[in-house]
Amino acid sequence: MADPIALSARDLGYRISRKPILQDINLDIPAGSISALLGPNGAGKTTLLKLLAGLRSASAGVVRIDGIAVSSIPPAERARTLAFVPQHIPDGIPLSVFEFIALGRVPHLGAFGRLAAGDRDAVCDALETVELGDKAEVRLDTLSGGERQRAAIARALAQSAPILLLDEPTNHLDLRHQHKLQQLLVRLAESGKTVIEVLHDLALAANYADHVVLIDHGRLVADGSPEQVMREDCLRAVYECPLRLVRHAPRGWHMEMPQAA
Ligand SMILES: Nc1ncnc2c1ncn2[C@@H]1O[C@H](COP(=O)(O)OP(=O)(O)OP(=O)(O)O)[C@@H](O)[C@H]1O
Repeated sequence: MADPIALSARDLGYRISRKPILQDINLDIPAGSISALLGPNGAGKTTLLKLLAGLRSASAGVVRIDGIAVSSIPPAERARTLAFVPQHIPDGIPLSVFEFIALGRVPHLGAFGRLAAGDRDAVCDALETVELGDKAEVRLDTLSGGERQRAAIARALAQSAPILLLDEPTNHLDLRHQHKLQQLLVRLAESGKTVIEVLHDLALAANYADHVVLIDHGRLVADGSPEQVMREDCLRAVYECPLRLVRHAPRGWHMEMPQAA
């Protein structure tokens, strides 16, 4: 039986002014798995992630969740369905780390907008998961780049949405936290959540993703399992560099970049 589909894009296109940013994207994101969006700078990964999340309106085509156009889902319901982790959290947010992560609970709050015990528990669990329990009361602004990125991930976890979209979630993280995050995403996918993440680290994608989506110049080059998509010839053409992808075991890939002669 085919894998159930969480999200589908059909004939998706996006233009800014008259410039095409994404064209003719047809894609099924399998449910309960990790999909990695890959491609060089400017390929259109963030744009595609935002379209899948319903944060941007397509110029052409449609994104559907369970057959329903994501653009037609009311914002609160959409926020209970999809949690989005942006690439950057801006400076100047006048909140403590706890208050910031508690924003993830907003779509679940009742008429008076107060956190119930269950909401507080969800925030505390998310804080502990990203190892920021000791920073709960400090201002978000005072966190380091990697800590702030973990706070943004915690906010999305607190949102308890079945679909989690993350834009370069490891770009500020140290090596241990990069792998810890990927292991967390694997556990979330095993528990039934659908994870879609933009990654630049091809080895992380090969080691942890179930499904890889390769984008170049606003078009879908290939999608499928890492074994199907992450072939050296294809990656070299897209990334325009003589990379080598070395595989030691079923889940033991690393990248090598030969020095220029
Ligand atoms: N507001 C904008 N105005 C004009 N062009 C834009 C705008 N936002 C994005 N673009 C262009 O759209 C293209 C795709 O951008 P996008 O951020 O989706 O790429 P990306 O693959 O995520 O890149 P990166 O890996 O560098 O983050 C780029 O060429 C970018 O310059």
